[in-house]
Amino acid sequence: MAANTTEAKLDLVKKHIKAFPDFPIKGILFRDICPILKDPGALTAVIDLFEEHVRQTHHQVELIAGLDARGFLFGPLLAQRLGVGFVLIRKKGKLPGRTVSVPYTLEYGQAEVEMQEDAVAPGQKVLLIDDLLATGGTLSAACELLRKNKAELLGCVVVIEMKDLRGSERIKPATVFSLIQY
Ligand SMILES: O=P(O)(O)OC[C@H]1O[C@H](OP(=O)(O)OP(=O)(O)O)[C@H](O)[C@@H]1O
Ligand SMILES: Nc1ncnc2[nH]cnc12
Repeated sequence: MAANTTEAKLDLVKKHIKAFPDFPIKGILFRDICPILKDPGALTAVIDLFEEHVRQTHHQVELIAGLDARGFLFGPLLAQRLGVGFVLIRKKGKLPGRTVSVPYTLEYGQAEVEMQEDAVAPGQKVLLIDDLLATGGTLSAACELLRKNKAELLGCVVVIEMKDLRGSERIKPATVFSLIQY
């Protein structure tokens, strides 16, 4: 049966997040969103909850930018729901044409995010989306990328926020909305 209250939707989402100790390296408790994707009701609940937040808080949104790779799983669904476009922020070396990039560190490594130079128009109102906020390295690099591209960043949305790692501090002044907190 479809979940129809906010509480029921959050409960359904939480039930579809699995924890894997010591992945990808020892000491990391990996929060896996794959079970959400496998369950149409849980996936719909995620998009419903994001949609509700964006319509209330960022109704002026013009574009959703998603983070490689798991932000790509939720971003286009939300963008379609809101009737706006979706653009990719990829790990370096995957996008053709002229690009802009920013290096960063994350909970278990380092990388560089990149987007096409013309992906966002100057002043365009953009919302960032990813599956999870841990140290905030990934999202803060994405915020920097959008600043470099002269976008207006409205905020970030994630399914999961790992509160202890204080990622929300790192991405300030950008704000984050999360569905589930650990
Ligand atoms: O807040 P942070 O410490 O930066 O960590 C969060 C990021 O880490 C994971 O991505 P990962 O780089 O593992 O890439 P993937 O989605 O391609 O697996 C996750 O999907 C976030 O993008
Ligand atoms: N603990 C974690 N679980 C899943 N993805 C992550 N990305 C960074 N830290 C993570």
